[in-house]
This record gives sequence, C-alpha cells and structure tokens, in this order.
Amino acid sequence: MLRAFGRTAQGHTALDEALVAQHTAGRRMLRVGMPGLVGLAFIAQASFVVLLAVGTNPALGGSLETAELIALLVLAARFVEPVLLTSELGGAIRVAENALTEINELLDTETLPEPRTPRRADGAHIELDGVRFGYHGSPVLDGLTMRVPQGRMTALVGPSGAGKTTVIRLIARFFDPDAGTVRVGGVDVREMRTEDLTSVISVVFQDVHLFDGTILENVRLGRPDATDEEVYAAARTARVDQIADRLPGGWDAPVGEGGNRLSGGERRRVSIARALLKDTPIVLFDEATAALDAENEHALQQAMSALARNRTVLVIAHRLNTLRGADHIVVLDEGRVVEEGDHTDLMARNGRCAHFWRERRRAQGWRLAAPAAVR
Ligand SMILES: Nc1ncnc2c1ncn2[C@@H]1O[C@H](COP(=O)(O)OP(=O)(O)OP(=O)(O)O)[C@@H](O)[C@H]1O
Repeated sequence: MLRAFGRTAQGHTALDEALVAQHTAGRRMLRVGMPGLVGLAFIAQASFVVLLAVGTNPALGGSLETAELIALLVLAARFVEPVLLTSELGGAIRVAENALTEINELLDTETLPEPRTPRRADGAHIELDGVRFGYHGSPVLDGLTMRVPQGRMTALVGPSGAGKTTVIRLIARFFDPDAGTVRVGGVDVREMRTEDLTSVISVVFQDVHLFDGTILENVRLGRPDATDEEVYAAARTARVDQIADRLPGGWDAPVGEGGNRLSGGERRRVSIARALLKDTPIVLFDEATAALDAENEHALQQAMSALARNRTVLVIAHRLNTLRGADHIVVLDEGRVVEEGDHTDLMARNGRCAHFWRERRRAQGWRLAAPAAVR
C-alpha cells in the first residue's frame, strides 16, 4: 500500500518505528521469560545428573542392581520431560489467555432483550418512526421517519456516511434505536422474537463474509434444512454455478477464510444465493460501490432481479439501473429524509436525487485512456 501511494519516506518512518517497537517487545519478552526457562531446565537436568551420580556408586558397590539403576534413570528421564514441556508451554498458554479474554469479552456482550409476549409480523411493509440512533453517543439518525411499502422495491440513496447502512442494521435489529420505533409488518421489532424477525428478513451486505467451507456449504447456510435440489436451484439462479465451474473441486471447492479465494463479486453472488434459498418476504440489500467486471455485473443484475421478484426490497442503491428500476426512492442526508418519490418525480424536481443521478452518470462516462503519446 505504501509503495502504491508513493509514501516511501514518510510512510516508512512509521513502519520502521513499529518494527523497532515490536523488536524491543520481543526482546523484553525473552528477557523476562528466559531466566525462568533456563533455571527450570537447569534444575531438571541437574537433578538427573545427581541421581545418576548417587545411583552409580551403590550400583558399582553391588547394593543396587544395574537393571534397577537403569529403570530408575528411565523413570527420572520420563519425569523430567513433561516438566520441561510445561515450562515451554507456559508462554503459549499466556498468549492463549489473551485470546480467551477477548473471546470472553465478546461472549459477555449483552444480547438485546427478547419480548415477554412476542408478536409476529403481519405483512412485509417496514416503517421507521422518529428514529434516533448513534454509535457510542455520536448521532447518526436524527428523527428518521420513512416507509418501505410491501412487495415493492425502495431505493435508499444519499452521500457516504448519511446513515443508509445504519437503517438496514436497525431494521434487522442489530441495534435498538435510542428513540422512535422500527416496525416490520406493523409490529415493533422489539416485540418480535429474534428468530421470528430473522425468518422474514434476508440481508445482503456490501462486504460479504463467507465461512471457511465449500461453496455449497456457504449457500446452504441460507436454510440449513433445504434439500440439495433447492440449494443447487438457488445457487444456479444467482449464477454461482459459473463459479463452481471455474474452480477445481466444483461445488465442493473450499472458499478460504472469509471467502478469500473468491472475488468480491463472486462472494456477493454466494450471498444472494443464500438469500434466495432463505426465501423471505423482505430483502435488505446493500449494493456494492466497487466497479465489477462485466461477467460479475451481469450475473449480479440477474441474481438481484430474481431476488427482488414479489418481495419487499430495500436497496442501498449505487447503480443507475437499480435507481431506475426502483418503485420508490428515499434520499437520506445527515440522518434525515430530504427527498422522496418515484424516479420521474424526483428527476422533474431537480433536487438532491437528480444531482446524485447526474454525478453517477458522469462517473459512468469515465473511461481509462492512455495518453496520446503512448497510445
Ligand atoms: N459500527 C460503527 N461504530 C461506530 N460508528 C459507526 C459504525 N458504523 C457506522 N458508523 C458511523 O455512522 C455514520 C453512518 O454510517 P453508515 O454506514 O450508516 O453510512 P452510509 O450512508 O451507509 O455510508 P456509505 O455509503 O459510505 O456506506 C458514519 O459516520 C460512520 O462513521
């Protein structure tokens, strides 16, 4: 990264300092740990030598059988081995303790409260009413009120940091709002059991995380009890079959930790296949901002259209086609709705949405071109 941005001298100073600090910490760790390790090893070996010396004399004098001495020495050696091993493992155990502390902190995080008298969603429309929310106190949504009608596609647009992803997180109840209400199918999400809420909502995130298993296992995660035919059908609709064809191992090809053996576009296709398999009435979709190659772009468009059919879709739209295809557009800025309507409406109004549209069109018109001299 430093090379790519030509920040050699300035960037390397920080890198050098970090490496020196790591080196110093490593030496300190050795200094602190070494005396104990060496001391223990010395004591263990010395005891062995003493036993050998003490045992040899009676053996030579005949009061101790040679076989007995050998047995004694073997026993002593077997005793010394684990003692030395324990001291070596001590360091590793200390490192593992740190990891365990972090895992425990995560496990100790309080879960959101479950309702005493749970209700189920009645329909697939979504409403946010006067929602206020901030991460660690800094406000992101400021009294947001918006509607997502049932069975239609609603596009959410707005500048970076406007709070679009936060809206999706609140609908899926990753957090509870500080004030106001989020309703799914007319019911406050706090009055729904987590499993009831997740059974009506699928989320396709911008950065998709895959688990270190096969392509097929990752698709099946959408509905673990689905039949093989259903898993293949969902995967084919999302054009995951193209990925399986490409990889050695096909459907059973491992995707690597986090899905690092697949491209960003391919990971999204797996994620859409999961959502298709889950087959929920509501889909929350965070569209990728990154440009994709033609194959991925085409496959994703197809997959998304299949996913949107007959469902309530809330999509964070970055692509013009998505915006054009949406039934309803909501423009968000600084945690509030600043414009709302259908595409024709908003274009005619020539406000924020029309501005966003023009910006995107201009960006789409950009082409990488070689300078005339080297063309
Ligand atoms: N987990 C988090 N912890 C703290 N702050 C966060 C967290 N997630 C988002 N934020 C902050 O909340 C604000 C809104 O973020 P959000 O991701 O909802 O915006 P966005 O409109 O989706 O932006 P983008 O289009 O760039 O994805 C930003 O200022 C962001 O820095």
